[in-house]
Amino acid sequence: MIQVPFSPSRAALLLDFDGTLVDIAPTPDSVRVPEGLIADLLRLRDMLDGALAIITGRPIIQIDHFLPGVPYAVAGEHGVVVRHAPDQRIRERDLPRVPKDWADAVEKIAAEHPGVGIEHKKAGMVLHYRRAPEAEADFRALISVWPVDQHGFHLQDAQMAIELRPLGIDKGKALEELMAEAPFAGRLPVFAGDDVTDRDGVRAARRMGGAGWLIPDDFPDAATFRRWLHDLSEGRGWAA
Ligand SMILES: O=P(O)(O)OC[C@H]1O[C@H](O[C@H]2O[C@H](CO)[C@@H](O)[C@H](O)[C@H]2O)[C@H](O)[C@@H](O)[C@@H]1O
Repeated sequence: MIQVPFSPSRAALLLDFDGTLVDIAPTPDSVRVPEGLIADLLRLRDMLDGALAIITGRPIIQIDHFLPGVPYAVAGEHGVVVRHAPDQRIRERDLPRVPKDWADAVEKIAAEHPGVGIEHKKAGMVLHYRRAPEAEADFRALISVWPVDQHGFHLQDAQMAIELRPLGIDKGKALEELMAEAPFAGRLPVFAGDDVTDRDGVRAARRMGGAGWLIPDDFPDAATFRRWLHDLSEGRGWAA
């Protein structure tokens, strides 16, 4: 069993959402919050004197929907938006917007492939083809001619999706930003996730002297990770 190499009094927990706290589902709306997860997270938040955050690719409003009142802080859209405390305004960066002709062109492809989902974010968008895999080739042909970096973006392969993300924003920077403020400051970050974007979070946590783990490298799957989280919430798996 993986052990957190320090005690809860020194730790801050920063967790990814999709593929980590919830299993991957056919659409972003259809994920199911497993029974007992909210209680485990609330116990952990108490144990860590509040130092529990979610760092996700999703907009913050979706985390509020699935985990209402649970994390103390949330970094959404990979760090484009950050809410440092439950009652605080969301801090938004001034970032480029997706050109309208790009957004229109992906909607046109979506209209031709039932099941495709287009998720528009503050700075970027996700082209979901999980329910229409044949649309992937059309999306790739379209985006291959976009001068994305000139517009301040880059393209990232996600899970059965392609994401247009702003340059210079990642989960590692989001983690550092959260760790700079109470109740996280002065603690050691523990980060876990499952996707390529989570590697930045893992690296940042380790760089700061904390711990970072990935599914499936360190935990075989999300269910195993959540069982470990449950044990942590009951005081098992921490170094003294
Ligand atoms: O950083 P995360 O919390 O892991 O969020 C990453 C992206 O997750 C969502 O998309 C992925 O999960 C969906 C639900 O399981 C799935 O249907 C989709 O195929 C996946 O790509 C979310 O919709 C994105 O906005 C997040 O960036």
